[in-house]
Amino acid sequence: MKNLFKKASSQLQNKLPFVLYRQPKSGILQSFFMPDSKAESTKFSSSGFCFFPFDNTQQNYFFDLEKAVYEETEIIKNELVEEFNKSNTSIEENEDEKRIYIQLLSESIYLLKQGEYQKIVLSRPIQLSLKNQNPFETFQKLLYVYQDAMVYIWFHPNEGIWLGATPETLVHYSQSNLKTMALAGTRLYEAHKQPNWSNKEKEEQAFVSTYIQQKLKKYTTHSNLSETYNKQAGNLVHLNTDISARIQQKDLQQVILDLHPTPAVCGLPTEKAKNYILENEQYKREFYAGFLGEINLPKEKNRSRSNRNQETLAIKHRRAETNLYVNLRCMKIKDRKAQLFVGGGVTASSNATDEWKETGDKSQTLLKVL
Ligand SMILES: C=C(O[C@H]1C=CC=C(C(=O)O)[C@@H]1O)C(=O)O
Repeated sequence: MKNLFKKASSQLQNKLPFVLYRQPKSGILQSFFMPDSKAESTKFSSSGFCFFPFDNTQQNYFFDLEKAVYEETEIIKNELVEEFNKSNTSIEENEDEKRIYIQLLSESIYLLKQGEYQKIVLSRPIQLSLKNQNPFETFQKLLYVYQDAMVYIWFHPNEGIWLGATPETLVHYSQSNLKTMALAGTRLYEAHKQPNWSNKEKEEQAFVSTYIQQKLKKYTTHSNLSETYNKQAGNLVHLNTDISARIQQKDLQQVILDLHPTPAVCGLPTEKAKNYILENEQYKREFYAGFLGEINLPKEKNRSRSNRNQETLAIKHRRAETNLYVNLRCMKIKDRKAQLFVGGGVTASSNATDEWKETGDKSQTLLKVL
């Protein structure tokens, strides 16, 4: 593992693109190292790693497996990081930022009450100066703390370093089986205590479920929904419904582009909420609330334990999988400054101060490791 981080550090120094990532509950660190810094857009017919912005009309990136050096490395947990203080980190509230965000929330709630929108997901950036922190150390801490999340560090010289630990799947696809999720509603996690979800939270999550089912109807006659359950994500808990359906490979690209952005990160009606967000949020989301992950990546079937002894495993071309995640609980690092991105779903029954507080709670996911 140490060699992998050394390699990634020198890739970063040489300003060459790369990504290291670990999928939820996996013990394997996957990596793509690119030989040059060309900015290529995603080819859904190829295999590789994609990185999409919230606003799909903007540049997306694709690390093509054919051109990349791809490696899988076993994670040795006690090599990850020495103990560190995992307690909550408080940052001083910036009164101006708070006032401006609360104003935007209040205006949006007004429009929602008028019935112009059903839901709008608003967000804000949080800027921090970093105390000489090595981004790979931050990444290792994320790996250590968030075993159930998709944890990644991605770099392209055009965009800087992005890091995240997202709990949300956009699409898992393998052999005609598509899995996705409707995740929304947020409370602070309290051990042994069931959150008492309000109607506002139930409604904002139901919007996501209904939207996904409707989108899938174009491609399949039937989709399966799990019970809605509590899904823990670090210090938070969300409402979630797992959704699955049989989808033909030829439709996969269109399904992905139809699902994004779901009302978990955008709102309803989708286009109207998206335009509202782009016009009214006072900053650019860039890749926050976009999606990232593997497209058609060949997977080794029944990889045996004994094969895993070497640090680096060669991949064998067999069945391919697509594993995409919504880019939440993420940050961008540029010039020793970090920008965290946090948001939340707003409906007619929202309260502006509560929504402000929720974004503060969400920022703890990353503040804990900085
Ligand atoms: C938009 C975010 O979270 C989404 C996912 C889960 C719960 C959410 C909520 O309760 O509003 C959001 O829809 C974010 O973390 O920035």
